Order: sequence, then C-alpha cells, then structure tokens
Amino acid sequence: MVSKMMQGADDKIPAQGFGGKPIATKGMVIGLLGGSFDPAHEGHAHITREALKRMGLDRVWWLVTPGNPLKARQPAPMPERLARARAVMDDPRVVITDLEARLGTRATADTIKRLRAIYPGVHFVWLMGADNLVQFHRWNRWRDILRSVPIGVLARPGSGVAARTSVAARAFRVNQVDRGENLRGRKAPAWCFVNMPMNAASSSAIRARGEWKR
Ligand SMILES: Nc1ncnc2c1ncn2[C@@H]1O[C@H](COP(=O)(O)OP(=O)(O)OP(=O)(O)O)[C@@H](O)[C@H]1O
Ligand SMILES: O=C(O)c1ccc[n+]([C@@H]2O[C@H](COP(=O)([O-])O)[C@@H](O)[C@H]2O)c1
Repeated sequence: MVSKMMQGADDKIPAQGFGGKPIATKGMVIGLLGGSFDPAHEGHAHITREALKRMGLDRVWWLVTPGNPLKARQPAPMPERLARARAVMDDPRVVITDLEARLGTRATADTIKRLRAIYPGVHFVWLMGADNLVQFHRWNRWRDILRSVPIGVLARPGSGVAARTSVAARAFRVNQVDRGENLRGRKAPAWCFVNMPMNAASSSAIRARGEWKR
C-alpha cells in the first residue's frame, strides 16, 4: 500500500529526476524553448518571461540542443553553452537542461514524443521565436509537432509578416487561438502569435562581434 508520504512523492515525475532529467509535477504546464543558445542572450530571457506571463505556463525548460538538425555549423561545447545560459537566465521557474543530449534526440518531434512518455500528466507547450515559424515546414515531421503540443510563437524583429504568411501558419490557420495568448488547457493543434515589445538580440550578432567563441 502506498503511504501518504509516498503519494505526495508520486506526483513528481520522474520520481528522482533520474539521469539529470528535471522533475515536474503532474498537471504542470511546461514551456519548452529549444535552441542552440550559442550563446544565450537577453532575447531568450525576454521571450521566456513573456511566455511565462502571457501563456499560463508554470515553468519553462530551455532545451540546449546538441545540434540543430538544419544547421551545419557545430555549436560551442555543451558545458559552455549551459553555463552561459544559466548566467543569463537565473529564475526559479526556468530550468536550463541538456535533456536532448541525455535522451539522444535531435529532432524536436522525437524529443516531444519522448517527453510526453516520460512525463505523463504534464502538459508541454513548444515555444519559438517568429523566425522559426517562417521555416517550420522544413523541420522533421512538423505537422506531428503541431498536432502533439500547443505552440507559442513570440514576435521577433523582422520576422512578423513572414511568420504570419508562412507555410505552417497558413496550413494551421484555423487552429490559431483567436483570443488571447493563454495556452493553458488548450489541446493541440493550437498555436498563438504573441505580439509584444521585442528584443533585437541574436546569437549570430554576438558571434559576429567576436564576443563568443566561433
Ligand atoms: N531576440 C529574440 N526574439 C524572439 N525570439 C528569439 C530571439 N532570440 C532567439 N529567439 C528564439 O529563441 C530560440 C532559440 O534561438 P537561438 O538559440 O537560435 O538564438 P538566435 O539568436 O536565433 O541564434 P542565431 O542568431 O545563431 O540564429 C528560437 O526559437 C529563436 O527564434
Ligand atoms: O526537428 C527539426 O527538424 C528541427 C529543425 C530545426 C530546428 N529545430 C529545433 O528548433 C530549436 C531552435 O533551434 P535554433 O538553432 O534556431 O536555436 C532547437 O530546439 C532545434 O533543435 C528542430
């Protein structure tokens, strides 16, 4: 028989955060911000705070990718990207993790599938900047992603029009949340476009200025 104390612990999954995987509580709504974070910057922190505030999220996990499947360039070593990300985003609601390296996944569709299996009862929301919606139809099994989790798209300078008229936006137009930006309780397919004061920071600009290893 499960004791009262154990019942409390059972709400937390995975039970002991095994293998460095973060612990979540059943019923939580967790935003996933995947990225190269090469390096992390104020733009990432800005969209994370906005997503937490506007979308009804309990947590955001930054998934520092072992390597974007569409980018030929190898990013800086994982420990350095993790350390920089933790310095940029120091908030108890945000977990910086190398989960994809631990799971052995690269394609977002695979990562989401694995996370939903490992964390039953947890609701995931995929987050991305508007520039990623523009080329989202080039991602592996992009329609499966849209059908498996709600997606929050955050405005980024220069990408608004292209994002709104992108292949993915047009294909899933009827699933765009028409009122507000709150994705809590939404069932996929559902996505929102968050118009907000924008931050122009980018990793490539930081690298171009020689402020980060290339
Ligand atoms: N300033 C920003 N405004 C809105 N979204 C952003 C911003 N910077 C990054 N993002 C989003 O954060 C996620 C991770 O971005 P990434 O780590 O690739 O940074 P980046 O600045 O876009 O890098 P790069 O310049 O090398 O392409 C992506 O979904 C991206 O769209
Ligand atoms: O799954 C894919 O095919 C895919 C293609 C391009 C990008 N992604 C993911 O999108 C996220 C943003 O990548 P980036 O390099 O723009 O920061 C990151 O988690 C990548 O793994 C995923």
